[in-house]
Amino acid sequence: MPLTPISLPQATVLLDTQFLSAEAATSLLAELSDTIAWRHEPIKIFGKEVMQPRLTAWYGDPGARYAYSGLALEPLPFTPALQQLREQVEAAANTRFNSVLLNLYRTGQDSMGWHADDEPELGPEPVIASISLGATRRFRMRPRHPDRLRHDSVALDLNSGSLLLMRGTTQQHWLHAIPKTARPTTPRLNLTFRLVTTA
Ligand SMILES: O=C(O)CCC(=O)C(=O)O
Ligand SMILES: [Fe+2]
Repeated sequence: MPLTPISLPQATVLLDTQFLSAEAATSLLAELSDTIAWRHEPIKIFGKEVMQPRLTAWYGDPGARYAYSGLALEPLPFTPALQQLREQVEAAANTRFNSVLLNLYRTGQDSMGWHADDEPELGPEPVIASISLGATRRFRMRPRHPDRLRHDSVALDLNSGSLLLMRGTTQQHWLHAIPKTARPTTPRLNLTFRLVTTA
């Protein structure tokens, strides 16, 4: 399946729902669930520390440091499984990545709030390549400046094995989130490959 453009103003978003075969996605989910050094980190929201509603991990090349919502994350070295996936994703996205942020949504109560991937170390027009494994969860996008860009929020169901690419000015004009769901759901693992400026 090819990467298919999602038509949105001021954004470049492409989705391949069958980037990985179902079998490859299932075995990668099992391998990463067991081998990734998952952490449950606090995050500062309006000066108050709260636990993130998901598990996270950060892997990258040496020096690919990243300050994520007030957390300075020193990356762990790529594992063989992550390195193999990086090469596949780089070929599809036609770009280089030096790091990957992993999120594990254990249940429907795990989530990610509205944000843009706009940290300075990503540069003005970052390419973000997102792989989803496990349960299908709804990915939402909405304009960052609704007074300037009038558009309804958009929902994309990200299935196991899918590749979502965000590039160009997407992060400047749009926010995205993974809302909680009341539907019973098995775990979902998401990987976002990024190119960060190295120290
Ligand atoms: O889990 C997802 O699909 C989104 C993850 C995300 O937005 C991020 O890691 O910045
Ligand atoms: Fe994000």
